[in-house]
Amino acid sequence: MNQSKEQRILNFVLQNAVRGDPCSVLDTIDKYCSQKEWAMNVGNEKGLILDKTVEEANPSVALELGTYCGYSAVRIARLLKAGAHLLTVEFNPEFAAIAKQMIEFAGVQDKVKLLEGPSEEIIPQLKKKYEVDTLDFVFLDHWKDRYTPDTILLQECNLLRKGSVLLADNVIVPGAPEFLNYIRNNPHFQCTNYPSHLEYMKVEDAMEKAVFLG
Ligand SMILES: CNc1ncnc2c1ncn2[C@@H]1O[C@H](/C=C/CNC(=O)c2cc(-c3ccc(F)cc3)cc(O)c2O)[C@H](F)[C@H]1O
Ligand SMILES: [Mg+2]
Repeated sequence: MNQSKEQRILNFVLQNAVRGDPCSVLDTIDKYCSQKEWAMNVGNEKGLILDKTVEEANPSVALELGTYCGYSAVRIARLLKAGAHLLTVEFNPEFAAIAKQMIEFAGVQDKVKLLEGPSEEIIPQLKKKYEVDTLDFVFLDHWKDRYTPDTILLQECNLLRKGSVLLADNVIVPGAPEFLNYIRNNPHFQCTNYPSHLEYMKVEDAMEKAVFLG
């Protein structure tokens, strides 16, 4: 059976990146996906916005929705302080298996817990089953029509505290118009838009930051 694109990306990393070096893994994925096969990693340009947002939030507990191949999980985990951790949620078993190997090769496995399953099932389990009190940072990069329901679910599960930072990818392409409308008209969130470009393309995209005001 021939390989998936995601398997080819992982193989390219295993053969060309430096084990235990997260930056080398990120650069190698970006090289493959800009020169050989496009893939929906947040990429290096929007990745810098993600980096700055994570550094500013300096989270103890971070959540990512939509692991895919693990590119942004490695990107976030490499910036976490000692004792901090990232919970990343992925419901496609093939992608979860790829991401697990990517995270381990990068050497950030001690900071990342990959939770396999749908976000709508996992979010309500975070407090009791995964011993989360509140989330300091949330990266939304899964199905775009799920950004709003999952943001509402995070609030219903009391997982946000005053100052929790949400960062959403792709609010222009593929777009998350309903999420932008929801979050920008919600008095409990302070929003900031970060114009950028679609990963590996000269197409405009943007990220939206939303700080929960409590
Ligand atoms: C709904 N609950 C879920 N729970 C757990 N894992 C989930 C859930 N939903 C999806 N997943 C998991 O999260 C991932 C889904 C990412 C979706 N991302 C995109 O579609 C996306 C698309 C483009 C794009 C732009 C232009 C173009 F021409 C073509 C594509 C660019 C981007 O940066 C994206 O992020 C994964 F695949 C899925 O299993
Ligand atoms: Mg994305």
